[in-house]
Amino acid sequence: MIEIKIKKQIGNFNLDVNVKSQNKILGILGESGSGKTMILKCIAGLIDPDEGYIKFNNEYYDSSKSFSMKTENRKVGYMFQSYALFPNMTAEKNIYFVCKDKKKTKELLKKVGLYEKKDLFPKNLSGGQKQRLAMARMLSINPEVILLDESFSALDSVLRDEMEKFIKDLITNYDIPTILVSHNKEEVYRFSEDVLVIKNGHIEDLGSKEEVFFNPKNKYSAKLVGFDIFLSQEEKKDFEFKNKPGPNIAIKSKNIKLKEGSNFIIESKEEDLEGYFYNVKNKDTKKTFRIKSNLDLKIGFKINIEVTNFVNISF
Ligand SMILES: Nc1ncnc2c1ncn2[C@@H]1O[C@H](COP(=O)(O)OP(=O)(O)OP(=O)(O)O)[C@@H](O)[C@H]1O
Repeated sequence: MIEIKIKKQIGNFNLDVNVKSQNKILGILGESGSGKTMILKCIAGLIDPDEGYIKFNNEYYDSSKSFSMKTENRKVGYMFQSYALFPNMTAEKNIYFVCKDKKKTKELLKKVGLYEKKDLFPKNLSGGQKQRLAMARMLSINPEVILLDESFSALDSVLRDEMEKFIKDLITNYDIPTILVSHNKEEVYRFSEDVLVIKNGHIEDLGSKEEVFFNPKNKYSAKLVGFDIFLSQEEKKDFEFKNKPGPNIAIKSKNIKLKEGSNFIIESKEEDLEGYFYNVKNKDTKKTFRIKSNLDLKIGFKINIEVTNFVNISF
């Protein structure tokens, strides 16, 4: 269980969140500057909240306790994108320096598959090995909570998938509440159980990952989880639907079918790896829409658009 109730004003930015997640892994999504890192920094004690508390499992932190506790005394495992390993220490020393426990250092090196590399310095480890070392060092303090801030962004996509799985298994195995911040929605979906969406320091959406990804509450949230076409009551005119839509809807491009017809005209097109982006104009309203399709159609071609799946949202 993760509970975060904090308020913090820095300059003009006002963070005010009240989150309860029954699960162990919470993903945070939000556009750049929305306050994701600030939440993690408040938990880690790098920023002092103005008011509030945090609760992980049965550990209850409030302003009079953990918020006033020195950062180095908190049991928070914070993994930065850069891993922040000590460059002048071997892999083994990186862990031992933090936990001062030889047996635990050995155990963790084995656990993350780095025992053979224990005498190497971080500069001689690969990206994935560095990340596993950072993870082992983080676990060596017996953290009450783990914070992953864009922790997989520096890895190539193959290694990223492998490390995500490795770290998720480890976290599940150690049973530690974890908060993941990432710009990558697929990563948030794969990793998290619950998802928080924040905008400008405030909650926009919160729920299980299925709720947020498949039934987002609003346009902001829908955009972040991959919906890219938004139609109001008026704009829906001339689109064809498999089921009856509500007044405002969000659609993913992949859930649109272009077919012969005369309601829309293709005005321009761009090609990318997965297909084409078309700007299509409604013949009556003259409104244009950007539609993705893998059909190769000519500019000036007249079409109809069928929506095979959508969600009703408010905007
Ligand atoms: N020390 C500070 N003084 C003034 N404003 C700050 C300070 N630290 C952060 N902010 C502002 O608070 C807001 C939230 O910052 P934060 O780093 O949490 O965003 P973020 O969602 O993590 O963004 P990104 O995805 O780009 O990393 C930003 O508008 C930022 O400029």
